Amino acid sequence: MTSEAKTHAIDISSMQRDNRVLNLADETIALEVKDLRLSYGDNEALHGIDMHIPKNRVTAFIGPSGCGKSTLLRCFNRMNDLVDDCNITGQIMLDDANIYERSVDIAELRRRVGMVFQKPNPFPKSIYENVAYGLRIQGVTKKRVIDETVEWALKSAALWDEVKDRLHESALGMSGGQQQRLVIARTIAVKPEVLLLDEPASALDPISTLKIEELIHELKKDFTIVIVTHNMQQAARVSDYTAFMYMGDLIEFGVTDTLFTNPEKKQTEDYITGRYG
Ligand SMILES: Nc1ncnc2c1ncn2[C@@H]1O[C@H](COP(=O)(O)OP(=O)(O)OP(=O)(O)O)[C@@H](O)[C@H]1O
Repeated sequence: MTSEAKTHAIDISSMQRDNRVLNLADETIALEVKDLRLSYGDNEALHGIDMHIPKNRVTAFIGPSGCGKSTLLRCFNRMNDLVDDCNITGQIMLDDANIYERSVDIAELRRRVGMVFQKPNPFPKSIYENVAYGLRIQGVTKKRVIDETVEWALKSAALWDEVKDRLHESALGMSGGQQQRLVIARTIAVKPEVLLLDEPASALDPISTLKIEELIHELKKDFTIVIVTHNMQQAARVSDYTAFMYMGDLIEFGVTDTLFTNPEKKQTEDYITGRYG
């Protein structure tokens, strides 16, 4: 890395980091991507991705607009199946089973691999019913079980104290930041293994963004998290591992601190030092 690049590289020294040395070889792997190719019609958007997503860590996808970050994220719970004329080959292994096998129950896959989008999308229901929704779909009827899970999920999403006295009010009366934490509570209420976050804070103010980032840090104790972000400072703050993508290829994957301070590839260095994107 050139000295000029070093000057412009993101300064992660002042950011709160866990004091530990990470190494992909020591990790338990939650998801393994094998030669994944995806085309929208004639346009190939992912050109054969191979990648390991470590369990109970935060992995960030970064890269310029249109490089395929969201497309790859949506492959992990087969959201791209909903897109017309989308063709996917390759494999994604979750617990040694390929999620693209025909026999896979998609509803169960989406319970195991939950997703939160850029814009908070609470249902037009009460706060309580938003979080209880997934449990009811699963056939849970015991009020005590639902009450306990709603409380657990809202506490885990750092929202309980703010809403415990108005659980039966409409979720639509909450602020944008609260709505996004509610959506996270709704997603984790069904106890997924993996949480996919597609730019979860980009529609939020700085304080709400900080709360979401702190929440991500807490949630990785229980969940494997994959986050797409345009914000490199955010990737550096919240993630343990970072994947840099460019034009449908995975250019570099590694420990976040290393990737941001000492990238292996010139393209990564150019991107993190602001030369393009
Ligand atoms: N539903 C779709 N139908 C057709 N093409 C699509 C669709 N979604 C994405 N694409 C194309 O696939 C490529 C990758 O897009 P994708 O949204 O995954 O990139 P991205 O890195 O997430 O971009 P951004 O940072 O702007 O959200 C782009 O060329 C995009 O135009």
